[in-house]
Amino acid sequence: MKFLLTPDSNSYKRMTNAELEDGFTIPELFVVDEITLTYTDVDRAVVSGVMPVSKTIDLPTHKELASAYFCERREVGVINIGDEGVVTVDGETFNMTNKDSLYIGRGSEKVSFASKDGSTPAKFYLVSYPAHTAYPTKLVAQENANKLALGEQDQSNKRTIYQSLCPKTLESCQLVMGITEIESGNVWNTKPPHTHARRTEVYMYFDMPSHERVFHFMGEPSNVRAVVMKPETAIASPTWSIHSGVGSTNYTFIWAMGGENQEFDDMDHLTLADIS
Ligand SMILES: O=C(O)C(=O)C[C@H](O)C(=O)CO
Ligand SMILES: [Zn+2]
Repeated sequence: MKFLLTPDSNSYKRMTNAELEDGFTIPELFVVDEITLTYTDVDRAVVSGVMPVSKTIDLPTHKELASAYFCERREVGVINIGDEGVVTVDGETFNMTNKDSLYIGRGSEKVSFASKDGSTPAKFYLVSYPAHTAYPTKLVAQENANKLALGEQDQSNKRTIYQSLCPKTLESCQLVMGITEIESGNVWNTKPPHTHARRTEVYMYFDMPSHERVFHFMGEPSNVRAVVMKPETAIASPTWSIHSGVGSTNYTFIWAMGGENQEFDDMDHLTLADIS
């Protein structure tokens, strides 16, 4: 388990680009036949990538969780960004194709991940938060997510938000998670930007060629900094930080939130005039 201790809202203003990357990003999520785990201090989110190629991989517990098994007091959101795979939760199997989501409830003792075909592996992206009660484990296929079409072609921000693990599709303690697909010929996410002091958020960018980048803007609205994001890397947004990006091409990203409430629309909206 790695640890991400995010810098505070004053320190980030004086940091070099490398220090910002170290302080806010998770640079390596998917490693062949491994599970990577990063424990963050943004609402105690644990961010993980699982890429099974030649074997089934279990979700392990860790000293920091002080629990007999990972989900003893935690819930987990899983989205598959690779080829077909299978998640097994206490003996029940869930087949997950690309961009399907799975909610795993508190109390699930044994969780494991496998690819259908290791030559075209599944890539499971996980975000977990502490949970106060047990809600049922549930699979939500991408077509069953709540869809929001946002943006305009002439603003370069045409995109579809898939709210897959959210109060409209299931019950969870604090996790709200989904996918945003930027349409071809568009590059901006979360434009205009926002903050939400009631929740923290983690973005994970993917579905773009390895040489392309997303320039992710973070920080207080009056002190915005850019972090250059490679595909399949994640960045944490503390409560005080905007989170918005522009790509060198179109791309997809997964957003996941935890905190005081689960209301997606509870945002403090900004205009670009507020940003400097
Ligand atoms: O493109 C967008 O707009 C988003 O995807 C916004 C995120 O879902 C978000 O930041 C929710 O708080
Ligand atoms: Zn947000």
